[in-house]
Amino acid sequence: MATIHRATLEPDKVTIVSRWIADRRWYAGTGTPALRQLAAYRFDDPDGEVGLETLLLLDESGASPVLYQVPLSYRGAPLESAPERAFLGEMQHSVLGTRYVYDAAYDPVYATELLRAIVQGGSEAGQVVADSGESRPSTATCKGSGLLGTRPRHGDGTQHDLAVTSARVLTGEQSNTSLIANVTLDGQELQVITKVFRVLHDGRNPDVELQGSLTAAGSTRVPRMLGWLQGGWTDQATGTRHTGDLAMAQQFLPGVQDAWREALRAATDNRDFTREARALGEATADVHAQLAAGQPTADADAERVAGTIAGMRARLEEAIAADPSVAEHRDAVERVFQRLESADWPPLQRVHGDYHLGQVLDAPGLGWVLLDFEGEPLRPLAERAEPDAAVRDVAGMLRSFDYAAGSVQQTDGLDRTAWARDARTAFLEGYAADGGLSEQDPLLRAYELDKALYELVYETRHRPDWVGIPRAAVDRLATAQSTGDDMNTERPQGDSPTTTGARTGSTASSVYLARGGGQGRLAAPLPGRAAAPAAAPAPTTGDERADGSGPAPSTTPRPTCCCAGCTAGRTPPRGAPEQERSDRARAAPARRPRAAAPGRRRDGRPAARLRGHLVGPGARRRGARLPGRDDVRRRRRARRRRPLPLPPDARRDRHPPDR
Ligand SMILES: Nc1ncnc2c1ncn2[C@@H]1O[C@H](COP(=O)(O)OP(=O)(O)O)[C@@H](O)[C@H]1O
Ligand SMILES: O=P(O)(O)O[C@H]1O[C@H](CO)[C@@H](O[C@H]2O[C@H](CO)[C@@H](O)[C@H](O)[C@H]2O)[C@H](O)[C@H]1O
Repeated sequence: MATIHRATLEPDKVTIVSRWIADRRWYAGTGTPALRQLAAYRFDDPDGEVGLETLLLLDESGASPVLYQVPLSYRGAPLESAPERAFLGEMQHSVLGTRYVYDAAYDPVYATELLRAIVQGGSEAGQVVADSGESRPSTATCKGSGLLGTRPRHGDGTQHDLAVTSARVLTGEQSNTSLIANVTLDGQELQVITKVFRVLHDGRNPDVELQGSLTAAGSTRVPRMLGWLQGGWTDQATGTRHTGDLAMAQQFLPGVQDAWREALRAATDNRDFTREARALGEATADVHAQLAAGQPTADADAERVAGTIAGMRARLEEAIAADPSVAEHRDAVERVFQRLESADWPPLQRVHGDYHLGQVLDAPGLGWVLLDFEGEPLRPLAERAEPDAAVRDVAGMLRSFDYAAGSVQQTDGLDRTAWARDARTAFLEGYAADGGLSEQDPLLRAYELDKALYELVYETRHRPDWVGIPRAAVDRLATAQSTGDDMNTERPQGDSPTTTGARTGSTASSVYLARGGGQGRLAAPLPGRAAAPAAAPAPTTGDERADGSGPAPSTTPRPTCCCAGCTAGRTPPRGAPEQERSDRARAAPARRPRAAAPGRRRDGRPAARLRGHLVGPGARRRGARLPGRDDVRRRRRARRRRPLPLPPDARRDRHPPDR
């Protein structure tokens, strides 16, 4: 039971969050936040010392409102282990005195209580007002799923035993916030990653839904899901009740590399990547077969095909708005999309939806393991949850090989056109072992072009330094479409865009060179000499540090106390250092393995073997980080950062009473 006080707060919570949120990696807005609190829920600190409150805040500063989940922890003394960016500021509480407000992701007490709610099927804390003893209903609710795949033990009066021995936050290019914890669960030691969704949507989050169903079906192509937390809240302004996923927990695979890092190293060294790419194609086909078997499918009827084409056309218009020069390709792109009307569509199915090299891990003993089924962040959630052509994912991964080459071109001036071509070919061979999917496939062509257009918009918004990579791809793909060129073909520098170059060998040319110059475009290398990087790589922020997981103190259950402000005898927990996450690709769209029988590949081989998940020792190693969305945003925000003026009535918050 959380004890709340009738108190005044200065500044109030929304103000304190408003001053801090704009610089968060996961904040999607670009201007001054305009936050409105929709609801909140709390967890209990068993020690009764730390206030744990999660605010659901609607940001109405942009064209469409975005709902954020902001867990806060309120402490009576500074949390020494928290990094500066996790500190939101001090709040004067008229009953409890100074409260130190933190991003709760960095508070080990929150990490423990969140995970406990997930695996034990817990709910939000009840609330009681201190002076009257009256109970106060929570404006938001939450409910954990319980540990997936095990029978809840509620019946016999026992719970899954959970002790969190240390927790840390994963940092880097993340759309959400992930906490990595060393836990003992029912006597077994393991590492768990708990992802707190930052942007909330009404409805199931595909990440939870798909990884949950893959785990339940015994797939080893995703880390084992442990459970999730669902929430309910009401928009008081409209009276509408919403439910959505708040967080999910899964087994953390330590010491693994993601495919983006591996591919980037291989591309830099011009090392063959075809074996890995082929295996990645096979893994992708496995997951598509598993999703087709476990989730609803739909016929690609005229209405759905028309809807898909309409979505692609809308994307084209967005890309033109982001870069008006794309308009020169409008007719060519339109022809590619039109061919979809008469194409041979497979049944539609659930797909990954944002598939790229940064979304797959090379797990020892498991092979390629897929992550982050949330779909493209720029697409509405309802659209992402629709059955789609599996070729969307294939196209996404093809683009990602192109990105790896483009990135090497951009940072080192090295032409890796041939490297990307070979990797793409091998990936397709692995995916369609019967050779049944070629780059000429009308669906694949359209989806790849669509993805490149998406990337152009994405990079314009988030990483302008990278925009030359998709821009060059749109040029190339659109032109290849109109001339019937092989899209895998490199084009010697200086040739007209319609000239097809040799398919082998590396030249000073590169298909990754965007036309023209200008900000964000790739510099063309001078013949025989490496190009200066168009954008200096951001300083390396370090790997996910092997020593970065200093243990937090034991957070074993403590006696419940209603005195929320009491700090007596309590040493602030230490630990929770952060991890560095790789700069990831966030990509898109694939093709459904044709008529694969459930559990079988299209060539009739078994789709996936059931294997136990291994958790090996050791820390993950990471290479130098590339300039990412973080860097671009940091620069952008540094330019516009200024203190937010406090509205006169924001100085005091009489409602609601608080701990
Ligand atoms: N189960 C896991 N085991 C190991 N690393 C993981 C796991 N889940 C996520 N990661 C790491 O965290 C990163 C972010 O995860 P992701 O699910 O893509 O988060 P987001 O939705 O915030 O982008 C991944 O790129 C990967 O490096
Ligand atoms: O991972 P997310 O779901 O957030 O995906 C978004 O961000 C990606 C970048 O982090 C972006 O991916 C693009 O860049 C990658 C290299 O960083 C590259 O490998 C991908 O192919 C490319 O699409 C993704 O598109 C976006 O949705």
